[in-house]
Amino acid sequence: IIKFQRDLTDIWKEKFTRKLCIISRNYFSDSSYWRSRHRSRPKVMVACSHFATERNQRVYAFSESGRTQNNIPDTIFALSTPPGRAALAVVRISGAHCLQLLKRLCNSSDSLELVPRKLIRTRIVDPYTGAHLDDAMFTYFRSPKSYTGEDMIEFYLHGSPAVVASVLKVLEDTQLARLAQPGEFTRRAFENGKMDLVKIEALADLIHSETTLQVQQALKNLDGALSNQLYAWRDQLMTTLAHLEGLLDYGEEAELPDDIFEKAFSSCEKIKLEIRQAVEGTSIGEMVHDGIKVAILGSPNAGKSTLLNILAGRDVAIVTNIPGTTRDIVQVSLQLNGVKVICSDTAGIREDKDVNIVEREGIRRALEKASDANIKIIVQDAQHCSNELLEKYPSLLDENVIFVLNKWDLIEHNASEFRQLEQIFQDQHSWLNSLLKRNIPVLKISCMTGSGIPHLIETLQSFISKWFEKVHFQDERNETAVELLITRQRHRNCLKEALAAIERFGEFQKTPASIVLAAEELRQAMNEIGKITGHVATEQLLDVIFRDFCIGK
Ligand SMILES: Nc1nc2c(ncn2[C@@H]2O[C@H](COP(=O)(O)OP(=O)(O)OP(=O)(O)O)[C@@H](O)[C@H]2O)c(=O)[nH]1
Ligand SMILES: [Mg+2]
Repeated sequence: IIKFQRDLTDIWKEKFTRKLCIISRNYFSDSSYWRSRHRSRPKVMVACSHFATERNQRVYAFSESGRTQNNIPDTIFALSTPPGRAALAVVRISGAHCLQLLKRLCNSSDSLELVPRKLIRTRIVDPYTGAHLDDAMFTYFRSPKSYTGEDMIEFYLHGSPAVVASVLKVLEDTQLARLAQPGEFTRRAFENGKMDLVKIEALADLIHSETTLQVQQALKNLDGALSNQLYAWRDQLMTTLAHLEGLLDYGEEAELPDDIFEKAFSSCEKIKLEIRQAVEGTSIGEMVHDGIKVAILGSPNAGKSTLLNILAGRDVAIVTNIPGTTRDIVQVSLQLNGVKVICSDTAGIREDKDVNIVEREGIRRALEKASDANIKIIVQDAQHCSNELLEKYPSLLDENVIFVLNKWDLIEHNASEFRQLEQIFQDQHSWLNSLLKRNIPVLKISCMTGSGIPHLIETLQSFISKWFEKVHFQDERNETAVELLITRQRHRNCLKEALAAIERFGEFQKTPASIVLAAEELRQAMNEIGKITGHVATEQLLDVIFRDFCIGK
């Protein structure tokens, strides 16, 4: 039993080696430290459980009353399947009162055959009226071998809204448990050291995944692919740090072995290269997660919004024959070749004295979208096709452009325009031909008749494949490149900070006097990596991450 200490984590690290640790919450209950900041569990315990799980030790936390300071039940319950009629509905309960609740709901004075992790059949009754609520199954998960790390029960009810409502009401009436907040089960799993933040984010990604690639990515991270790499980096940094700090015992004047700094610097060099490779390449992992960005750009009235509506298969953007109709960016999410694609329609780009302040802002946003896009579809009205736009904004053109001549139906019926355009195509020195020479596809389509649209979609798919040809979540050695596993800007930012700290470490002079400062940089790098996994986590960050979870997860 460990008494409350602000620095418990250090004591834990250094002195505590036993296999089993029991922390009585009573020891913490007088401390204003956790009472002011946490409704249900002491921060120190959280820290302990992290260290404990890292060392395969168990942490048990209990309070005699099973309630928090404010007398709110610490046991939570929720419907974990979507509301509505279904074959089954799963209700989860987690916390100290699980077994008491089970006894009441199953009306079992005689002992239930409670083998953990076994499916058991039972009658569920209202303990107050004796009314029969459902014939159901349940599984008991004994702490700590459960999702949350606490005692848990999962009831598999018949999926009738009436059955579910009555069971939830009875659970609430017992006053032994309360309805869970969104993501609260997972938050308990995190606080009890069952999952780190990377895995929790992967779980959220899996639940929200829309494409097969996203599923593969989420499963990899849920399996610990990114976490393991981060732990490996942190452990290597920790070892180097330990060696350097050991040197401090020699004193500043002492003669040190010659190679001691070389060893520390060269091991950091390796980590530095690995992290740099992971963060400085294309953000392909984030692209799988967030979707590849396709921007539809061009002059006003060219048919950009019409094209977006065709790709989306529904009327998302307003289409009129008035130039300058679209002002805001209109976005739709599509799935092409198993990849999530975010397609954006933008305001027509033009320089005109009639352009008012609203349209000008729309044009600014369109150009911003263009610079941010992975693929650009530049649409022109084939009747008024010219290179004015590309001359004015040469940065629009690069190897990720598909050039589209729309309204081909009108050209086909106009012999002189048709001849004129064909001439431009054939002229070796024309601007259209220069696009072809740069391997930029120039496609003739008609959004009105649909001609050329399948070819445009094929071309778009081949452009997407170009971005994703590197994406293999499994190589021959069953490994996945780290850049594929970085799913969020948050990961990237922390890794960049860690990299900067390791680089600063490398710049220190190799003298004993600078060890203290140099070591501080390594500690900073470890801290940044710890922020990704949640070993160094702020309440705000946790609130943001768990906000996206549904109730019952
Ligand atoms: N004949 C013909 N008309 C088309 C075609 N595509 C679009 N249009 C028409 O062209 C007009 C402009 O279409 P929009 O899709 O609003 O054009 P836009 O590029 O989004 O225009 P802004 O939002 O003003 O920049 C509408 O009247 C469409 O019906 C086509 O392939 N053939
Ligand atoms: Mg438009």
